[in-house]
Amino acid sequence: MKFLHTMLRVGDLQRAIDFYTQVLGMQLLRRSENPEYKYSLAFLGFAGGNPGQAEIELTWNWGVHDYEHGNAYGHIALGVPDVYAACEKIQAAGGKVTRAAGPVRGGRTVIAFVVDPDGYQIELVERAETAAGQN
Ligand SMILES: C[C@@H](O)C(=O)SC[C@H](NC(=O)CC[C@H](N)C(=O)O)C(=O)NCC(=O)O
Ligand code: NI
Repeated sequence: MKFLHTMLRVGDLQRAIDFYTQVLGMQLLRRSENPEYKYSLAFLGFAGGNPGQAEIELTWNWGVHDYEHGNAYGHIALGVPDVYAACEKIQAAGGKVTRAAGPVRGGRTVIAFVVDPDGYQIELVERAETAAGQN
């Protein structure tokens, strides 16, 4: 079995695509429309997406512009070689850091959290092997 994607429902598909591409640096891999069931999809990821990398599937239900996340959703994690530098780059691109870079509480791994336009938290985890050309 292989991990393919995580699906997030968003209130504005282009706003979300702009965030994941322009702020987080993902590629827009493909889009589709389903007029019968009135929704649109956008798949985004790094390095071409599946099968080598998992993807994010953004779902927009036509006419629906916001969702309640409740208290269940946690985060999606992205590996980066330098969390401090990634936070600076994200902030410079207009992104919001909700937990500053630093060692995880009670541990040593450097993490940070940013939030997407729909309020989904995204964790940045420092992993040397994710440096350019190594993923
Ligand atoms: C392409 C594949 O990865 C999908 O996830 S599409 C699956 C399809 N999605 C939707 O219908 C999205 C809109 C829906 N209103 C929602 O908000 O989830 C799906 O779930 N189909 C159900 C089925 O039984 O086919
Ligand atoms: Ni799906």
